[in-house]
Amino acid sequence: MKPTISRLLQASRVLHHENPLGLPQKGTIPRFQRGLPQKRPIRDVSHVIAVSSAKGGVGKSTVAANLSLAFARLGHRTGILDVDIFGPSIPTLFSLNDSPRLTPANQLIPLTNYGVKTMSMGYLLPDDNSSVVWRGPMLLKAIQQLLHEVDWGGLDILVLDLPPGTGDTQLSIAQQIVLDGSVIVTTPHTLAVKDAVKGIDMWNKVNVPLLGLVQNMSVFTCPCCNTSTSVFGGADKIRGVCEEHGMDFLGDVPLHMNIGDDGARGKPTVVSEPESDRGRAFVDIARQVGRKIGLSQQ
Ligand SMILES: Nc1ncnc2c1ncn2[C@@H]1O[C@H](COP(=O)(O)OP(=O)(O)OP(=O)(O)O)[C@@H](O)[C@H]1O
Repeated sequence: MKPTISRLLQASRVLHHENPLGLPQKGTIPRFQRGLPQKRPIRDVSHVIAVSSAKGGVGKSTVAANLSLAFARLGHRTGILDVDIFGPSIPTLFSLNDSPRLTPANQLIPLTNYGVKTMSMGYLLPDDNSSVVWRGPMLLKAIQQLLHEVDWGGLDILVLDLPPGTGDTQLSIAQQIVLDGSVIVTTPHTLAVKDAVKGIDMWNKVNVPLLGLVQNMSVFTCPCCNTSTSVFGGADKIRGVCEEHGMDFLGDVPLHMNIGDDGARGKPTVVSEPESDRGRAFVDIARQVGRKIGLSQQ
């Protein structure tokens, strides 16, 4: 049945005027918090950041993995939690696929590689090709367990690798844990930037601080002729978004074949080629984020 204009108008009134997220109003319990667990810190973890973007495929997992490895390289006890239940990438990026063991208290024990503790839905699936086909409530239950039923054993920082979008996962994370802030990843392509702005709006709506924006896959430098090309358009757009939203521009990660290859073979750039320009770009972004959230300098 086609929606009538009056139905559409009604729907748009709900979207624009009736506080559809149930955001806090004076003297009320926000709708999105009713019946949900209370917000509480992740046990034994000092700082938590989310790496996000509303757009898929812009490099969130690549940036999240390399940031976590950069934090470890800077001497911090680091973990990464893959909260992308339907498309986990951390097992491949860290070259890990064992089933995690449980503590006597039934907490999942993270798998470690390159000095970073990791946890992912991918470790709990029967094999690499298995998909997760769940409705919302199952998803929310899994996220709650990943957030609160992992024995991290003491971390200075936990990096969350988020799925694309501004939906169930992002909202339930914002409701359930205390986040130091979110790092937004985007390419300079107009479609990605539009979605990045939606992501910024979402974090503002749920009162999570924005730590800054990482521009990924902006410039490709030809290895044969050394010509640099802005593959997805000029970088000015991103700086404009940062200015408009009062956010810091955290850094620029080039489009480079090795970054993709390093990830595919399970040895991300910060481990494979830490002294390359791209390796240093990730470490520099980690330093800035660390400073912003008060991670003690090593
Ligand atoms: N700077 C880069 N240079 C070259 N390839 C890159 C770069 N960043 C990411 N990639 C590649 O782009 C693809 C998408 O990256 P990635 O999986 O990290 O994105 P994502 O945003 O996490 O995706 P999804 O939305 O599906 O979770 C991967 O093949 C990755 O290796």
